[in-house]
Amino acid sequence: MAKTFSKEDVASHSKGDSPWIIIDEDVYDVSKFQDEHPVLQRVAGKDASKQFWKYHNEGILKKYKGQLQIGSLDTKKAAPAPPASAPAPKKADPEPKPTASSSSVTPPAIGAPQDPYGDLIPFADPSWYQGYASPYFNDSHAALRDEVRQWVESEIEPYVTEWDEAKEVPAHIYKQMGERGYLAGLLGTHYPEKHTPYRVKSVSSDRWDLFHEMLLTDELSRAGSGGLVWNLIGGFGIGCPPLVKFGKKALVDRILPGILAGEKRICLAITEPDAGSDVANLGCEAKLTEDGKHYIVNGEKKWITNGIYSDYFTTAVRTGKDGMNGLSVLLIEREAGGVGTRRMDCQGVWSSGTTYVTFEDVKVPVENLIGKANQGFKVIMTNFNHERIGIVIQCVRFSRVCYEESVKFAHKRKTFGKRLIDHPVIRMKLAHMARQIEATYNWLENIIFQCQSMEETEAMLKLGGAIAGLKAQSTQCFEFCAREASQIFGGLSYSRGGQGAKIERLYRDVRAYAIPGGSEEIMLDLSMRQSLRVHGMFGMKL
Ligand code: HEM
Repeated sequence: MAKTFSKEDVASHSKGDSPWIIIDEDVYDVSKFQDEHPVLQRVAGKDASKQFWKYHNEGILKKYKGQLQIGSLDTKKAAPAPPASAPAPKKADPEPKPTASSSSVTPPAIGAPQDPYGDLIPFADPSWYQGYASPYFNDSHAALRDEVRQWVESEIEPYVTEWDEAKEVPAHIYKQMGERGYLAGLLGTHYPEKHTPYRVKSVSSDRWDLFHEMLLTDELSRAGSGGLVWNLIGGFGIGCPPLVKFGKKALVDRILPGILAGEKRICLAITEPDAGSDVANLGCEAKLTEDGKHYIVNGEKKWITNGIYSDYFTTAVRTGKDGMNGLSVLLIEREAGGVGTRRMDCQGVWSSGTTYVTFEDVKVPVENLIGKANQGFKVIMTNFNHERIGIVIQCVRFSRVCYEESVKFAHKRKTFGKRLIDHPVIRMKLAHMARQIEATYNWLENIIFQCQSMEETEAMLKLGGAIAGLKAQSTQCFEFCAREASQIFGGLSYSRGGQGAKIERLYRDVRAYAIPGGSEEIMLDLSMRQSLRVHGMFGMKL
């Protein structure tokens, strides 16, 4: 049983080597912390809840509770049980319950609302989290949401600022992505059971769909760090699908199990110092040897996410003439030799490992060709929809994080005698954030549903334009929300760390979303050109 103390017990620790304080009726021994936090001496022996919540957010308690809490006040009551009639908003359950497979249980009717979940701040979560009906989400999505949120809130979010500053995410977190079955679920295809023994605990693989994939990325993004999300899924999410969809069976069978287990890492190497969104102009060359058994690769790739950690590089190379019909995609293995990687210093996504890659006479077996020779453009294009949708999911959640942090902060910070939330100008900022978030998210849900209802080549053709437009919409929404949140947080989002840490970091991450995967300008133009072309084929009348 947890220890209990009276207020007098705590008061007796107001001086000396072992100061105690009270926060929300829990008792903390802060002696190990007082050297780096001398202000604690002022409140030693007292209830410091009010001061604590003025200067910190929940993340700090989550991070330090385990080390510093020694018990609770004897007056603290156990949390009341929820009323039987109305289900209380749920926080993540420690142990998510597996949902049965579709073969053994009839899922609830389509559109039936799920129990309310999370903090219930309006627009801070998708509406189906807050008790509103949805045609897309069922009990298996609710179970996954719980499972991922629990993991992110306990093992990731409290440490994200530390990791971002160190420009590194601990390797065991990536390994867990494999062991929890998440990497396998992020491929934009059916769940690849054959190549991995790992399964997602709360959803059977026969029920896995694109909405599970979406919500996995969404919940990871709640940690509020593009660097974290790109570290965990940035290379894999765009580098692995081409291997799975277009790689030769022997190659896939050999390397996919290690990748899905989180033991080996893969990235996508397309962009070069001189060619980005205009992929048809890529110059990294691959020459076939005279015996036709190998390609010799020479060239450079720039801004490659996860490159420094990667064992495999899904690489766009020039095997033929200029333009899009001379491109191929090769799976280059680091252990072949001749692959150089160095970390690049960038404005944002610090912990993602943005890399400059050099290939010098790298010998690659022809068996590592992904797709057909000189038809790599199709492989690259097919990949773009999945990549862009991933970017959109992250941008919408990052926008929500900016909004949610702002709503919470606006309820505690006072200026001119009023809380920020009581100033109309602040409510106006929040309203503009919310309307953009909801518009973007609802378009996203519709696109996910369309993707799920179509075969991939059809989706590439029919949805390419809309997805490009949505990508631009989402990055502009994110940029707007990061800016407005920064204005609301003021100086706290100008300095790094502390209460404004997420906002300061996300503000720096914006360009990492607005530029790669097709810049906003190219996306908007493509959205019209592609949609008009496709609808012309459908018989559009002008
Ligand atoms: C368990 C108790 C506490 C812990 C673990 C703790 C931890 C921290 C940490 C890690 C920071 C660095 C900034 C951040 O990451 O948020 C910080 C900042 C700060 N803390 Fe605490 N703290 C505690 C209690 C208190 C109390 C009781 C007070 C006030 C009497 C206080 C006042 C402050 C102030 C003024 C800052 C600087 C805020 C800023 O830069 O805006 N802390 N604290």
